[in-house]
Amino acid sequence: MRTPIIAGNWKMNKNRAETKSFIEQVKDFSVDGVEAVLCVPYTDLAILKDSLPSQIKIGAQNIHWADNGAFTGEISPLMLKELDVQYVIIGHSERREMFGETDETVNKRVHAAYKHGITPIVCVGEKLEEREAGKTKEIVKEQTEKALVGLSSEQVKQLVIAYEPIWAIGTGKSSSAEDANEVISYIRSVVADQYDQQVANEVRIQYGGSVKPENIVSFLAQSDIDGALVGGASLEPNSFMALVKGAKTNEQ
Ligand SMILES: O=C[C@H](O)COP(=O)(O)O
Repeated sequence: MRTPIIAGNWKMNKNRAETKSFIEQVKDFSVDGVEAVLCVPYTDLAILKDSLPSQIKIGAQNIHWADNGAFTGEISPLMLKELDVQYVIIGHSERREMFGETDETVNKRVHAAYKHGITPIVCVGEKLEEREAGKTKEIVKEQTEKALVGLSSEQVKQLVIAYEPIWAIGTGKSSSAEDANEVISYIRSVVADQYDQQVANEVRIQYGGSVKPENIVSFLAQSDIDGALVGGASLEPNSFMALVKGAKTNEQ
């Protein structure tokens, strides 16, 4: 049984006052049987460490592979650990497209996260033109295989993969639940080929791309979708709480 996981990705949004206000509104919220995570800008992590209720876990949006050194603008795993970060998004399409992230650097960051006991949320997904050219499976296979290079079976069992078709991010055009499930089930088969079926059965795979309280239930109702990585709809407390509750609805 895979526990559903809803991760909010605030991207580059919310100042300190807005973050404190959000926390104030979710402080009494809890749902059993669903993991809830907030992946916030670095400048908000200390606020979450000091005041986020423990039933919501703290996530970051990137991690460097070195413990420290001359890497201007990067963030060390040790720095994240100090702030009680338990999850980190790695290889988001915005980082791949705008900041030169490659499959190789994704893999290095994944290893660094595990070295320090932080669980990676590895993003994979195709661009619109790749989908239209029928290359979706080829793209997600390559991204998944390369992200996992050198990981043990136990590490992969703990991993979270987020399938995010790039054309569905922030556009209001979500994939259909059935299409997302087909790709996610394919990603699971890629993990089974690279490791084995037991590992593939345990790895959690989220869908991301215009997920909202109105459609979360339909995604989670699918056989292979274990949660969601949510951008815009995670920025508002009531919406975030509704997403987590929606994942629970499906679990029952
Ligand atoms: O990390 C989250 C995804 O990029 C999805 O963003 P979105 O929910 O705003 O479409």
